[in-house]
Amino acid sequence: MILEAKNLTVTYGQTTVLNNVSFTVKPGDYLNIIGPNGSGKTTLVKLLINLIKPTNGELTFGSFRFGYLPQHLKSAVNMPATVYEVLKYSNKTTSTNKKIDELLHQMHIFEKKFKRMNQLSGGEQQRVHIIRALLSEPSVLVLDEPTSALDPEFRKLFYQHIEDLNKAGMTIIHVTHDLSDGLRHGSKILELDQSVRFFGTFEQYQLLKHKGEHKHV
Ligand SMILES: Nc1ncnc2c1ncn2[C@@H]1O[C@H](COP(=O)(O)OP(=O)(O)OP(=O)(O)O)[C@@H](O)[C@H]1O
Repeated sequence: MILEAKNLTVTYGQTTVLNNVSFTVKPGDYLNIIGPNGSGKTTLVKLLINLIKPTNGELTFGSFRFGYLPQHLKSAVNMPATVYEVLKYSNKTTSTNKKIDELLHQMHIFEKKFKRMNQLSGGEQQRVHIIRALLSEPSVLVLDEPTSALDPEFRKLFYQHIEDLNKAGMTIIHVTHDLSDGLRHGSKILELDQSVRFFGTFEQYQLLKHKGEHKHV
């Protein structure tokens, strides 16, 4: 088991942001977390990466290495380090030059390898951060809408890469507004609106959507 969430509740003052949320993530799962603005998706991610504690409920983790790609990546406006330096020296694990070059090629950014981060566009910086998260070789990758600054071509490239990693065994937890991003068939869906509106497979979700109903399965 990668993680088990039991009756997670988060309240800020009088406001309940997450209410009795339960679900499990198994090794190799691709879980899409969906829901409208303000439904508690990012709050749930904060629980998963241990940034906050639940007001009530329990979150149990297996011993897996978590990687995380946030919605808004830190601005690199004043970062004088080069792309290569960021990738080579800012990871806990030592990345080989071969692996770095491979990912730079895959993300079509190899020609920027020795450019300073502050000379790159927002989308290029985001691709460097994506490569950095992949180099840490996590068993579980948590993605909080990380492609906001990417154009459609690189969005596609990114999700192809994530799908390949999932096929190779990496567990993916993906927060998204748009189910057309990333893996749909074969994935699991957790739909939130403070509480769980739906938890099950994409195929079950489609079936219920067609029937015009939602339920926890
Ligand atoms: N630190 C906080 N203090 C008080 N309220 C908060 C705090 N963080 C989040 N909230 C509130 O909790 C609710 C859920 O926020 P959250 O960011 O989890 O939603 P979301 O589903 O990720 O939304 P979006 O799709 O807009 O990113 C919102 O109404 C937000 O205003």
